[in-house]
Amino acid sequence: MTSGTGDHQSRIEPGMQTDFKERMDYGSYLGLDLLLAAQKPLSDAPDELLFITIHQVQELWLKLAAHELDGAIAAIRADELQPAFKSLARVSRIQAQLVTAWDVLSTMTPSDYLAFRDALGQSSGFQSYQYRALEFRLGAKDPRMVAMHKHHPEHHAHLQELLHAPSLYDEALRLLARRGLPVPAECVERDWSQPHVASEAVKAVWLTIYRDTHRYFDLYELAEELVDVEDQFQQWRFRHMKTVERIIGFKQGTGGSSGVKFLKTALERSFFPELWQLRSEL
Ligand code: HEM
Ligand SMILES: N[C@@H](CC(=O)c1ccccc1NC=O)C(=O)O
Repeated sequence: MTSGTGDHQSRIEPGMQTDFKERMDYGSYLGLDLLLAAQKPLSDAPDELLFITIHQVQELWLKLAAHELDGAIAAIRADELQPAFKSLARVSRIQAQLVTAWDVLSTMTPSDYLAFRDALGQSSGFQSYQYRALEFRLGAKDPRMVAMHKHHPEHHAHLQELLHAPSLYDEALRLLARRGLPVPAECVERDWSQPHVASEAVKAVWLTIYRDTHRYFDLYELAEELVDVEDQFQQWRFRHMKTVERIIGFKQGTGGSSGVKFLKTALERSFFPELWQLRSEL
């Protein structure tokens, strides 16, 4: 092996490690053998590898987003807004990655997909427990979506735990109450397994903040970061719905739903409704 100095061809420098035996190396640190052995197409269709890869990449990002959101929720609960801002900003950048991933998948045509769709059986995105856990953290609680995971006790228990815990928005509202703003008592202590119901009183509190941003700057910043997260989430839902329409039209989904029609209804749901409503009143 030639050394780096004076050799324009070689990219090896004198201090570079080239013998990894006995040492921690790149592949073992990252668990690459496991990671790269996990793409197992069931058919010979050339695009099945793309389909699996996109899902796995999305699930990896979902894992990191969940970790960051847990950090943000804990930080808000502890009245530490700076770390919460940092985590939430990261979450929306992760979501931007999730949104652009659809560009790659939408290169798959209907016939490319139909070549392996039957192999998927009844599996569907409904079974993505990480996606559901993210929705629960953001406050979109639905016990029926927990039941779907009853055959996976670990996932079921985790979703059950998140269902009964305050969401990111619940923690934000409790923070506003601690700051002396007139948040209704039922937003501060309630059965967290129910979704938050939009109220005029909560909208009025956010309006107070948006009308005097100097006085409430950190709460205003928190609100805008929440809006960023919901905005990105809706963009993901929209790209999913449009990609699905482009690939399977209005066919029924493998998970038993009406497909695109069902996915469109999700676009009407809001995690932080008052933050969107208040904008018409400023
Ligand atoms: C060819 C590509 C895809 C098609 C045709 C498709 C189709 C569908 C359909 C029809 C549904 C409704 C449930 C059903 O009845 O099956 C659904 C749900 C879902 N899909 Fe996909 N999907 C695709 C790609 C993806 C990707 C890449 C992800 C990312 C992980 C994903 C995640 C989800 C999730 C999380 C749901 C549940 C949504 C909810 O409950 O609101 N899908 N998908
Ligand atoms: N619901 C899709 C199938 C599907 O997309 C899917 C199947 C197995 C694993 C992940 C999937 N992706 C998300 O919905 C369909 O109806 O074609």
